[in-house]
Amino acid sequence: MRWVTMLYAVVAYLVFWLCSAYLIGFTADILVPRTVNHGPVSGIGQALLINASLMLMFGVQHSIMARQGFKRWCRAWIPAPMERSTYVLLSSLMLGLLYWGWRPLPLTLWWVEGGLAVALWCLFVLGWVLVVYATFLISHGELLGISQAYRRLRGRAPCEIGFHTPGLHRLVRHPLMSGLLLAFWSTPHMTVGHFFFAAGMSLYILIGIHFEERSLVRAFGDHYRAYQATTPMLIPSLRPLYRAVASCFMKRKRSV
Ligand SMILES: C[S@@+](CC[C@H](N)C(=O)[O-])C[C@H]1O[C@@H](n2cnc3c(N)ncnc32)[C@H](O)[C@@H]1O
Repeated sequence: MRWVTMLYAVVAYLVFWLCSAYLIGFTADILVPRTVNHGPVSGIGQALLINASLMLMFGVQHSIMARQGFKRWCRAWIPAPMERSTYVLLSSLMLGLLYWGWRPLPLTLWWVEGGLAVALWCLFVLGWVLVVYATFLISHGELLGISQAYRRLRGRAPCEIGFHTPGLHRLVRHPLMSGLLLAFWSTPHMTVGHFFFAAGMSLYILIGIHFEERSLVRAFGDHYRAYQATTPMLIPSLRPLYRAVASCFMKRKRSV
């Protein structure tokens, strides 16, 4: 059973990376067969309905399976070390379903070229770099179910991740979501379909953060409330940077 759990976790992890890499091609409209702008064609009403349903299905599965109550219920059916991998696997498959069923809406909302296009591509890449980097901040292995299966393989007891604010978590409370938002909106060619995808996913991210923070307040109490009071949710405040530059400037002035 230990090896089955480990194999299951590795398969879920690989499927996650495959679907995440596909998401980059899907939103950039390059390299993959079906993208936000390329796929089966439908009328506008039908396309909006199908796309909204696909995003809703992803959002509902992703949010419900992340709730503590659902996790407790799940443990009656699935061994605890397999639970996170099941979440990762099903979330990735729901994304796969979204790529497969997505209906493009090719009407252009904006199309920029030259320096502005390059700047938008740079922000797109920065967004994805932030996403990948942020998965390693709290715990990459725990987040994707690998650590739970590995501990089971080694016969070690499960462990809980405590509250901590490493790296970018000192600037914003949700760096991974900030990266996703940056990646979804930064495009030199914005179509109605891409706009619908970015808007739907942004709405889902805000709802997801609301539920995630409710769980975090329940788990970490005043520690998390104090963190909420001092650290922005998604967009870093320029005040600490301004203070650092100002104090540097004052020190120099004094030494002169
Ligand atoms: C997919 S991660 C996303 C983290 C965060 N929302 C972000 O955008 O970077 C979600 C998991 O991280 C945990 N988490 C989020 N912030 C945390 C913190 N400061 N300390 C410990 N765990 C945290 C949540 O409880 C949840 O299980």
